[in-house]
Amino acid sequence: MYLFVINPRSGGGAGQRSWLRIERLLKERAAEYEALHTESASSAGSDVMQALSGREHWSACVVIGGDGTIHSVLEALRTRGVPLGIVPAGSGNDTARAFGIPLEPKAALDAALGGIRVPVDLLAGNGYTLTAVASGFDAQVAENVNASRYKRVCNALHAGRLAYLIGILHTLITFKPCRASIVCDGQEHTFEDVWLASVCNLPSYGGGLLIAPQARPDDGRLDVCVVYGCSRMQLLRLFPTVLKGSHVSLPFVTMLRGTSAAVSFERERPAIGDGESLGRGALAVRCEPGALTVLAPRAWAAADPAPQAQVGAGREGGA
Ligand SMILES: Nc1ncnc2c1ncn2[C@@H]1O[C@H](COP(=O)(O)OP(=O)(O)OP(=O)(O)O)[C@@H](O)[C@H]1O
Repeated sequence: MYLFVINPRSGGGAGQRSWLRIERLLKERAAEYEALHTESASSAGSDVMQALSGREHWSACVVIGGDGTIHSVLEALRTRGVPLGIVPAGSGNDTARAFGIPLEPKAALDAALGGIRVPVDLLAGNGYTLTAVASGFDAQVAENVNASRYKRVCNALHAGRLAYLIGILHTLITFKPCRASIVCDGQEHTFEDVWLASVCNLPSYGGGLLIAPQARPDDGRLDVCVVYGCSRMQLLRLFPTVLKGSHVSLPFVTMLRGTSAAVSFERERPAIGDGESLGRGALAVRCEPGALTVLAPRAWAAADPAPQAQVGAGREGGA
């Protein structure tokens, strides 16, 4: 029996459109399933927990939505030991990208129903996160965009990405970097003028920004990317390099790797996990190895592991 969790709003309505397609396919295949349309991030966890309590054995819980929707069910799936399948229907879909899950609904359904089971790590701290816990500039962009009027206008014009572009420029003008301390596996690193500190389990977020290109979901470790001590113009020029992951060799970028990371900014900064708000306090994140099972296409396991990129590269702001 499969539980399908559908966020109709994800990807500006793509969740509902994908579900209509998937429902037809499930009926054609005479698959056994239950469908749960979730209303909000805050109630989804308990709704899924309740649905899962209805029977002892589930083959998988298949999420039709984006990274935020997946985030909302992680704790329930971890607690019940139910594998996660994904039919990507968000705007970013970085979780699906990391596991090579196709964007096309039928191919994604094939991976969910007939894929391999991959034990993957979760980031624990302020709940559970699968992609990355990001604090500082990028979390501020998300906060500014979500609170803005231009997001509503852009969404009405079907130009969601434009809202983020405006958000980046708006945040670039108003955001003030400050000192931050990052304790990774017990070792403290202090950086001046920190723009962002991202604790990553998967290589990308924000729709393919390769913030930690060397991150692997199944290596029992987390990767921290710190951007600090650069000008606004340098930060702006960093964005195209993040698309390829080549920012890791820039002198104002440091990568750390370990099993735990605590991030505290001198001034209060927002944080997001899988793109969802985690509030504004200090962050303590640890890697919980193999805490979740993800259903991935067979080809994913056969692919070469990500090359070991440089870690600990770059200049530190005086520990
Ligand atoms: N299970 C859920 N049910 C309903 N709404 C949810 C659920 N989980 C999160 N949400 C809300 O729906 C919004 C959109 O969902 P989601 O993040 O999955 O899609 P997206 O933002 O389009 O894609 P992505 O996160 O991949 O960029 C979230 O930001 C959150 O506010």
